[in-house]
Amino acid sequence: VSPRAAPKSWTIQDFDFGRELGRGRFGVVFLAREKSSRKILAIKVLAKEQLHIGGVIQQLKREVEIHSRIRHPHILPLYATFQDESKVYLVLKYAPNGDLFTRLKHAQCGRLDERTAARVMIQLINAIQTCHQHNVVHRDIKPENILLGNDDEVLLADFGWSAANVTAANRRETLCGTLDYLSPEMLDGQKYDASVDIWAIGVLMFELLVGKPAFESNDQSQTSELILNARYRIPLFVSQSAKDLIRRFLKREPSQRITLAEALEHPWIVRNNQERARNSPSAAPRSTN
Ligand SMILES: CC(=O)N[C@H]1CCN(c2c(Cl)cnc3[nH]c(-c4cn(C)nc4C)nc23)C1
Repeated sequence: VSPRAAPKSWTIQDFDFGRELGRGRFGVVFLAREKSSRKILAIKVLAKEQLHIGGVIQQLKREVEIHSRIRHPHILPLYATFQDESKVYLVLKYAPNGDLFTRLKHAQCGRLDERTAARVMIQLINAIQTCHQHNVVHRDIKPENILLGNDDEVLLADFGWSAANVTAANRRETLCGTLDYLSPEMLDGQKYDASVDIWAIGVLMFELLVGKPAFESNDQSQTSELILNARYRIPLFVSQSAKDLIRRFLKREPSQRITLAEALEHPWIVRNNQERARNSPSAAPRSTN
């Protein structure tokens, strides 16, 4: 067996760059094609000058180290990084079906049906569970950071790179990025742990089913007030089972929140993912008791 080749270090000459996919404070994400393999990719280009000014070099190094170590079917792979004198380049998988925020915006009445939402949720919960097993808190779960691959599989992007996060211009963004997904303890400036991701998953589930975030209001101080008091209203068209799970995610007290393992056992998740198995031809013949 040939010795493991040292990972090749890429340069921009190895790629043809295409359209801009998204842009943020620290850089831009381009569609790109690796010349020899003709593989389509997304390349996040970060300006060193901006990273330095933002004092986020160390954080970016840590996140890149973690992201390249975690492999999961529902986490967007980071294939490689390289740099030149002024830029850092992150070579990422290209998600052909865009992000969940755009998908939601264009969906019927801006929201998903419960089965589709449950299929998104189960993939996201599995991805976040893997992050937590690697002691990584994502910290920035929101529809903009959830990409869609072929046949709409979920690909979680932007690992808590709140520093290097990419938010395209037409995204919902307030002064410092949307507050909608911040947990009470983060807003309160208290120490926080992985359960901030469980809170954010609850806000996301609400948004998938309702079409807007749970604590949305027309000004940030009002949003903060609602979050700090965990005050939200779930519309009547949401099923009892879904309501129950949202309530278990959005507990003000972090230790009271449902765990990801328990969430995967919740009837709303199980029922909405079981149906698919039951209908698919490959489903095991049901035992007759
Ligand atoms: C948080 C974040 O990274 N946001 C965006 C920027 C581009 N980026 C992408 C990344 Cl990092 C990877 N793949 C993507 N695919 C797309 C996309 C595809 N369509 C049809 N439209 C879009 C947009 N975007 C990406 C995700």
